Amino acid sequence: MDIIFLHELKVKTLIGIYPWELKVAQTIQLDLEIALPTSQACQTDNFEDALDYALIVQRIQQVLSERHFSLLEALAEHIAQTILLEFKSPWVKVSVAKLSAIRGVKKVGVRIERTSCGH
Ligand SMILES: Nc1nc2c(c(=O)[nH]1)N=C([C@H](O)[C@@H](O)CO)CN2
Repeated sequence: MDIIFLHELKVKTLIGIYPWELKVAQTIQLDLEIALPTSQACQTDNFEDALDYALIVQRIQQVLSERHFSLLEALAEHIAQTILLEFKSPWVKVSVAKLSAIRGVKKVGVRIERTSCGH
């Protein structure tokens, strides 16, 4: 399985269960592993055969600028489904963390794995 990884992508978004979190955007950190639908780009060296990781970053930034999620779990699920459906990836691992949300904890978050076939 060939994978594109994105580490420590930081995005400001509205996230959280408390009323103040509806108004104040917070920085979250995303780490993603995205299985590629084909390994063709490895052989051809053609950009047309590659999954453009810049487009993935743009799409994540767009989603997170438009939506408010209450839970990190729901945000992670939405990002995972977007990548599976729109970028035809067969498998994805998404980690989402809040930075300094809890006193004494550097990062707190969730990590999920999803496949396009649902198992
Ligand atoms: N399992 C979760 N627990 C909590 C979440 C969450 O998204 N998933 N969120 C909060 C609050 O929004 C908190 O992060 C505010 O600082 C609390 N617990």
